[in-house]
Amino acid sequence: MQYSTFGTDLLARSLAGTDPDESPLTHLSVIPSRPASFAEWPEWVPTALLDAYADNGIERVWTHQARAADEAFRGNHVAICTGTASGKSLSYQMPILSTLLNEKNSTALYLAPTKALGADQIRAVSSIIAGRPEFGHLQPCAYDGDTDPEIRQWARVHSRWIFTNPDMLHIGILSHHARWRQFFRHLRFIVVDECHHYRGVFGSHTALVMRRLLRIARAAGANPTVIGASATVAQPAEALGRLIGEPAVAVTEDSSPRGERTVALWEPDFLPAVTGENGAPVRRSAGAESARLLADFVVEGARTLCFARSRRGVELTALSARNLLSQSAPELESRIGAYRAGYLADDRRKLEKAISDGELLGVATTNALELGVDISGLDAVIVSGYPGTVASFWQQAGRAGRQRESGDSLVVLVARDDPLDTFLVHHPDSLLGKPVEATVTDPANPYILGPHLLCAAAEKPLSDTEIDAWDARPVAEDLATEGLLRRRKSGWYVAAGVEPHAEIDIRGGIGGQVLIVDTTTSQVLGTVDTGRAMSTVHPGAVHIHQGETYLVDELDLDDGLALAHPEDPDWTTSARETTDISITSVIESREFGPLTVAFVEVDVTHQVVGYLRTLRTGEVLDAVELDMPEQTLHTRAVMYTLTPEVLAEAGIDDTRLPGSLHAAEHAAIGLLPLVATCDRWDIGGVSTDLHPDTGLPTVFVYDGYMGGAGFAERGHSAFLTWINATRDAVASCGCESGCPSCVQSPKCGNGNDPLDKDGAVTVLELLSRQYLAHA
Ligand SMILES: Nc1ncnc2c1ncn2[C@@H]1O[C@H](COP(=O)(O)OP(=O)(O)OP(=O)(O)O)[C@@H](O)[C@H]1O
Repeated sequence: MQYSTFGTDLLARSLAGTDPDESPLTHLSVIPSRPASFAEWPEWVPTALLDAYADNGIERVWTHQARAADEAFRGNHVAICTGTASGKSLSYQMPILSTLLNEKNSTALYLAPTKALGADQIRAVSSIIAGRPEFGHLQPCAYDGDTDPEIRQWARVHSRWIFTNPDMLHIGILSHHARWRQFFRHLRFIVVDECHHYRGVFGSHTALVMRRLLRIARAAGANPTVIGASATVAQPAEALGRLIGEPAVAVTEDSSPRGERTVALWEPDFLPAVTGENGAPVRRSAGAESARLLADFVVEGARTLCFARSRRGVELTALSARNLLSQSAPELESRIGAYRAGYLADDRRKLEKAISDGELLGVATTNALELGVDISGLDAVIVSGYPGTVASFWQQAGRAGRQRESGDSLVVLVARDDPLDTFLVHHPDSLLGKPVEATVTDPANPYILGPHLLCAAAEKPLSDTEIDAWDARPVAEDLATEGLLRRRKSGWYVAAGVEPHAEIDIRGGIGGQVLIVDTTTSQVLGTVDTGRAMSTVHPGAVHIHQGETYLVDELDLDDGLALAHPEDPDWTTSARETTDISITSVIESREFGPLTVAFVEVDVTHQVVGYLRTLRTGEVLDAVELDMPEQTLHTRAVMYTLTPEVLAEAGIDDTRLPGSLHAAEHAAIGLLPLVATCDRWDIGGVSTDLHPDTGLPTVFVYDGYMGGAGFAERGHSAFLTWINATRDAVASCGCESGCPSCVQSPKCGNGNDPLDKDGAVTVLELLSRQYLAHA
């Protein structure tokens, strides 16, 4: 370690006694501190608001806050893209609170992708206006899935500032907009917080919900201004513009003060004398290592959040940290907590408060706390396993160092035993020197646009001008042909009996929830969505809730129940799944000599076939078989086949085939957004050296979205552009044998194995050559 920082001092305890040659630290860097730059408060901010801020410790405004607030106040849609904890909330509160104070009927709508963030922002606004009668009429109120029906009714009438999410806006507000007429009529501002989160299918849905919102507000006589906020969005003005369908400006220069941030990359060591599946050596798990760091930091008095990738990881990390503290510092054991979605709303609020108050010193959490929640006073963040995107990593890192006195912080990324994590901790530039990913949405996608057109027509008949402004004429005509939409002289109406809102799941999930119940007390422990139930609460699964361990006895999908009893075995469980793909119909197929490229309908079937029981040391105890029902996604895929002969001629023999096709498939998924404006998380892939439906080596790239989403179709129509770009990306990547920038995938179900980078280049070149030769 070169010199001492807050972060290195904090790490010292965990590194004590480690031989420097065997140090788990693979990289350490320090992002220096920086002073604030201040501006004058805009002249339109009323004194009452200035006083309220002063009482909350905010005497002066940072330059970017004044600029962003001024843009919004003047009615320009604005994207504020400055670092985490740079006071983006104040930038949007200023114009909203000023306007709502002076124009008593005006209203504002705040949208967050998570309920936790919405709750946090209400708390922030409420504390600013608390005890100030001038703001008494505002009554900021949450309106989401956790809100009681009576409060909902009250909020519609009395609240001037509603905090909700795009899901509720779609299903609970726009669908009943007549009840909200007063609110919409006076709507002045819409905040879209953490707008980088709206990407892929969810982003496209939200983009259409935003268009519907603006349309309904304007029909009611309002002309609201949209304020977008995010610390990690690429091209913010364009991204917000795409999301709302109207031009926006951006404020990106960050003038907030910054503490010194130490970033450490950490690779757990191998465990002596322990073997895993197939006798492979086992590294100390990221969870166990993170729990150790969490306990160490808490002993040092550092308030720490530890992000784990799964709900289970969260529970285990908290449990292990408590176990460690029970020996070394028992008085601190109760200061460790766990936080994740799936807890009941009340429990979540209590936990958020306990973290804010410092009652809890160390908290393991899923990414539910990643977005925006302003918990000041956190000193350290442990990121247990790469969260999948650079944007997520920085969001998680940004939870620490929000205290204004020094703001120094430590961020540790603990690698999982996974090639992608391993690569990143050894190639820090791929993580720390890389810009955040662009958010990709495609609201013109007919599969998404169609259902929203129906909703829009149900909300208020659509005019021809509106249909054209949304570029939706062909989709509208298709819907009319199907009898879902009716064209009359006065506009486009939804057909009688069609109720489109409930048909849309804007997060694209499989839908439905399973309740997890403790059969000994009949207490509901939490929920899990149906799509994930089979892999997490299957019979025999160890389920952990708030550090208490349960064993699942029965999973009843029909009734949406998982029945469990308290038990504390020595092992954890992890499901094993298989994925199959079968072609149900060929929509279009083209032959190019030994190459066939097709657009097909497929059934992708996932099945949980068993689970591993793994001791806490990482040692695999046994594999238990399960007979679980299959889950099938009916979707569409672009696929290609090559003959074994042409592959062999190009040097890809049977032994290299699986790794070459697998690597080519991963890279192609990574590059599909180039031609299909989707997101790699919206698509899936399967590669096989012999597929039963084709009898040939085959690669599929499918829409991970029931009914398809149009992405694969675009891959099919722009096949050559897509494949050439993929080939260039892989061939020009400076790594030796494959990395996350080329053939590794952050969401590979087979642990990125096998992968043959050179083989992938050969396959991709072959595709391009054959395509051109026979076109
Ligand atoms: N001008 C200011 N002077 C002093 N403190 C401020 C100022 N503006 C904001 N703060 C404080 O800075 C902290 C972070 O602000 P805020 O939560 O708005 O950041 P953010 O940019 O929204 O962060 P994130 O990206 O994580 O959501 C808050 O506690 C807030 O009270």
